[in-house]
Amino acid sequence: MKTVFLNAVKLDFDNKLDFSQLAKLAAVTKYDSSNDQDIVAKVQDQNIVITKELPVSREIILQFPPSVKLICEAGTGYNNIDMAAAREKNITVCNVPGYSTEAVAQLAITSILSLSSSLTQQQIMLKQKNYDNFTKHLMVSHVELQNKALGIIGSGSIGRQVMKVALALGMNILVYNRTPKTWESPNIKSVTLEELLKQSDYVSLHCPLTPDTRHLINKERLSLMKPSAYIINTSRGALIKEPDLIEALEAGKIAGAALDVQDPEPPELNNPLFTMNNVILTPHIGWKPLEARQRLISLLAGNIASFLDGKPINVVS
Ligand SMILES: NC(=O)C1=CN([C@@H]2O[C@H](COP(=O)(O)OP(=O)(O)OC[C@H]3O[C@@H](n4cnc5c(N)ncnc54)[C@H](OP(=O)(O)O)[C@@H]3O)[C@@H](O)[C@H]2O)C=CC1
Ligand SMILES: O=C(O)C(=O)CO
Repeated sequence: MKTVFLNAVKLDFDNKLDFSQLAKLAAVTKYDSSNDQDIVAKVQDQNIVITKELPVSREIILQFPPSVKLICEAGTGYNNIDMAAAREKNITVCNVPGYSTEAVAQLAITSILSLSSSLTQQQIMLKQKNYDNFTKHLMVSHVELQNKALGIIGSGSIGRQVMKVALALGMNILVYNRTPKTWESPNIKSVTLEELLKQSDYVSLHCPLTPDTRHLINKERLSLMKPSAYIINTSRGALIKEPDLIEALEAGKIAGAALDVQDPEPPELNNPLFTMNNVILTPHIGWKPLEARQRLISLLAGNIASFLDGKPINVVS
């Protein structure tokens, strides 16, 4: 099977990954990066196309040759691939669930811990050598997480891992999920989205980006949150209507945010989020630890092996 990886450098930026499991299954041509102008030429005569978060639009997929039978997203979110076009062309699409659950949950928890102690503000103030006014440091917000309410939107693999760690920190969990679930712990409660936003001290987003979830967090919903509450997004930037978030942060309607994902990525350089002391920005790195990336290669190889066996797994279209 001829396989092309359109943007392999995005996954193996440090050249540390072992691709041998994939190489045993297929002849893989790896390109560092690709764009709308060259994707169609690169997939000629190929059977399997691998992409990592690279937009693969309807227009591009409709030009794929009949040889292409499978598109593999080298990640969990697959909102970059036009599913309707893939279906029309009878191309199977699969993703890689679970490879970075611990890593992304770790970043969400890191964000919550950091916001709870205003680590960024303390660092900024200290680096300005503000020690002479020590009271200023003492005045910066610093709270215990124990008994605080954490709202989880999307209780799938990552959301549940965040819940597990947050429970160990003594937090109470409110969950809003598309399919309501029941929970064994008395410290976890399923609620409506509105209840979650009103009652949570921290709101963490863990649902996929779909037509239903685009701009799920907008001006109206932000206005339901407590002025002392924080929002954490490690899922997809467009879950939040970013101008509405910026307005809420500027007006002090919520206390702060930690955003691993933005809309667009990377953000425009003049985006006000860059200059807000109560905002932690990371450049979509939740998935990035080497352990998670190597796990991804194994799972990707599993996807391809199952497809070649005629029993495709992790099919999302
Ligand atoms: N920052 C990073 O580096 C990374 C980010 N991600 C992002 O994290 C997302 C979540 O990953 P993961 O937990 O593994 O995915 P899962 O599929 O395991 O979980 C997603 C959850 O979201 C729920 N959901 C779907 N639609 C809605 C909705 N409209 N309202 C409320 N809940 C909804 C699903 O509900 P149901 O039970 O009904 O299916 C499911 O429980 C990915 O889609 C991706 O965008 C993933 C990896 C790395
Ligand atoms: O796997 C994902 O969904 C990511 O966001 C990282 O590519």
